[in-house]
Amino acid sequence: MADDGMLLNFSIPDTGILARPSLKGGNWRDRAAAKKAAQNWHTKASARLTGDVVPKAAKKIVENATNVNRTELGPRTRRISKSPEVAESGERPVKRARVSGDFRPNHSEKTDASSFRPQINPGATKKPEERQPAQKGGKQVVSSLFTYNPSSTTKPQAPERRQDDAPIEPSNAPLSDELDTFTSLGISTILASHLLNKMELKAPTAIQKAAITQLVKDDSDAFIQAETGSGKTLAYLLPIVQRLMEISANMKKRKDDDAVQRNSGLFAIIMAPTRELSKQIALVLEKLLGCAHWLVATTVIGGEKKKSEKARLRKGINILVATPGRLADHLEHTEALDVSNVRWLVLDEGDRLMELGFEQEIQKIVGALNLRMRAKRDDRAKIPGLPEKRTTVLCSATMKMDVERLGQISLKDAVHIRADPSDKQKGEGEESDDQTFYAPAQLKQSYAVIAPKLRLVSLIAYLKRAFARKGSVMKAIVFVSCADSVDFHFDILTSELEEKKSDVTKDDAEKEDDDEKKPNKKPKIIPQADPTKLSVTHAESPVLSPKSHAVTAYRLHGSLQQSLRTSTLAHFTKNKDPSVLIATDVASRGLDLPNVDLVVEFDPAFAREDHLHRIGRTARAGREGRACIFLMPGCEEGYVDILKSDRKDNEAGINLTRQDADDVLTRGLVTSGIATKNAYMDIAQDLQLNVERWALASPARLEAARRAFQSHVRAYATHVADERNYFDIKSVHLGHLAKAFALRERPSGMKTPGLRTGAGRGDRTPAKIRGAKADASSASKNGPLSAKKAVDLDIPDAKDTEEAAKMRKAVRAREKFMRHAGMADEFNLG
Ligand SMILES: Nc1ncnc2c1ncn2[C@@H]1O[C@H](COP(=O)(O)OP(=O)(O)OP(=O)(O)O)[C@@H](O)[C@H]1O
Repeated sequence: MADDGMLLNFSIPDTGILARPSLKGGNWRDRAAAKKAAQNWHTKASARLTGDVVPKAAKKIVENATNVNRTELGPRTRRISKSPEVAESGERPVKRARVSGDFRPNHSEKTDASSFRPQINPGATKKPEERQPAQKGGKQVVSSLFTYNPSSTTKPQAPERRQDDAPIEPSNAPLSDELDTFTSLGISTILASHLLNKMELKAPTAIQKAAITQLVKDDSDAFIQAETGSGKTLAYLLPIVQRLMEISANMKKRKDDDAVQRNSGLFAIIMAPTRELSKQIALVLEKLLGCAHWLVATTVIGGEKKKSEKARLRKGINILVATPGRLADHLEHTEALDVSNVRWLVLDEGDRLMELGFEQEIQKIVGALNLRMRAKRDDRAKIPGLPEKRTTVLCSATMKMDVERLGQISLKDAVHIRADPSDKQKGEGEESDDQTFYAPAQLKQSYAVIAPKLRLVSLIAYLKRAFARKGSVMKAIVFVSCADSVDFHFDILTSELEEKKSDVTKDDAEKEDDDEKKPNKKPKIIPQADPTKLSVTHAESPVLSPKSHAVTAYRLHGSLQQSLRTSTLAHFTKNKDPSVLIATDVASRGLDLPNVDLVVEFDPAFAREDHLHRIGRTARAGREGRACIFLMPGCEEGYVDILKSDRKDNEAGINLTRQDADDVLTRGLVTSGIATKNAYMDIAQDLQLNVERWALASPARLEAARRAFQSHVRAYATHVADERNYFDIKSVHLGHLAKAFALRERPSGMKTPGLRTGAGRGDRTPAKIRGAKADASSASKNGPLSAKKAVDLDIPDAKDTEEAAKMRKAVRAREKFMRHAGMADEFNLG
């Protein structure tokens, strides 16, 4: 918790608002003095709203009796810590009676009368605290949104420099020089005209120019490094298809055979870390092969039926797109898979392949390819023009240590291909830029500094504003930290929240809240879909849809069944109307979702690279795009330095703007009348109350909200070690944060049925979530976590015995690796 010297998550006895501290330990003199002082302190507590100093003796004993290392989420957690000021002065800060359910008043705002708006929260005008019994015997707190919020530590005195109006040259666009054509790079006219006429691709991008030139003429291994949205997929696919078309044409000329056919052999394998990415690559390949229909491609990926994959492999395949786990499985168990003719092996998203711990599988696959290629060397003559050696291509945004390791496993004397020629010209001794990875230059970035309590209403306001005018934003992606949070936010956005009129009077609001607080009054039940049902992955969002048009909300995370994930992405891709996808990092890598105009990082990514991949879902291939990240006031604001390092030219702030909660709420919520100062407050407060009532109206929703909150807190603690100074869970006010999950109860008393303790982020009972038979059997044999991993990490079903055991071992190694590296992976989250 923040070291502000206040008590956090104190479990206060029902007998009164201020409990007497239990005085134990120390010698009798200390105890007697402390008891006396505490009596004094208590009788005057109500009059001490302006503050008092805790007597030294009481402080000493309370400190002795308190274990500062207790975790905040424990049911009876209490913690006393010192703020830096307190530590310096040696005095405890003033204690106040809590007002309006704030667990930890912010001292910087004590004197700010304008920020305290009791008229907004009826509860605050009447009593210092409003509590009512929760459904299961806990306490509820209805607090105002606008009191005791922490203030920004970096609020600029003068308005920050706004974005430069001068257009910025896109860094990932197709080349505009007339000489830069696909044919000039060695691509045949048939293929080039197919690109132009059927795929509307006129000119290559910089990375395509560099990669195609190299790979069509040379059989050397290659390492392709380029930023997001720069067309890396075609950079490796085009040369492969070009070479296969040449081989086929040669065969025809020599009249050895008609041409290459599906049973001529498997010539190329493309490996990608996730199923979504594999399917996407296969889709691009399919379009490309429209001009070479005799070449056949297919995918083998986890989550699909192995039997039908085997049948396709038996019929004959020329190009295979695969996830490593499933490919390794087929290599071992599918006789029909003959890899002796494979001459191109592509490892896409190499850094991710390594992060997910696929090293062993890749080693196994490369070993098998080498072995079978050698064994069949004599048969080579059968396919004229087939290269003698295999070319391995590794694609990655960065050249990190683990990518180097992957290079050692798979590459030999590789050529390093980069888009920017200036990067290649670095002389000896000059600092290499290999480690760095930048956002597209044309991407407009902003950050919103939003206090924890205001996060949910601010997200809604931000999205409302984004979709207010049809055509301004057509597609947006909102990234959150874990699957439970995806489900929670999806449910809110797609529910009919009871919208109250913004001109509701203070008296009305007070009356309604008073009614709600009456112990016997049951909350109104609004029939809604069961939020635990995951079969619905898209629905209209009443709260985001303006009168003129509808906005559709989607959800995506790794706990959804594969078929649902695929159909959800396909639906989102095809949807031509405004839509928003709420997703975990499962959507952050490599996915090419067309026309995404806006990316919102509602929860910051767990590492800078993930952040760059997330924002890279927009501003692709030279198009414009916007990205906004939500940061909480305090140490999270330090993350702005990371945002400033996103751009290559490093002109700090040139494409980076700041917004504050009042900006976001005013623009998003005050849609009619004059936007007077603070006009947004009543509307935001109403919205928050509606959301809280919505959650209270159904036990399933309340449980989902608690689970989302708890999973989010766990996920928060897993930011990479280098960035934990920005994302320090101890500095987060959990009580305030809970409000952004529509919760009125204190985090310390929260119990969530179904949430497994210590099992990682966003975990739930997998059988309940997916209902898949295989998962259930896996869960019973190996525990719920391995069932979840089995589905998400493309490992075979548990019934695949020996292979499954090996894969589970690999999964454990992956988990260990992630833990050691302090990393979060989407599969834990999803
Ligand atoms: N030469 C080109 N001209 C115009 N658009 C292109 C060209 N090449 C690729 N694109 C488009 O650019 C988009 C991004 O391509 P791709 O997915 O291959 O990028 P990427 O570099 O792999 O990105 P990421 O690193 O995010 O995976 C796709 O929509 C693709 O159709």
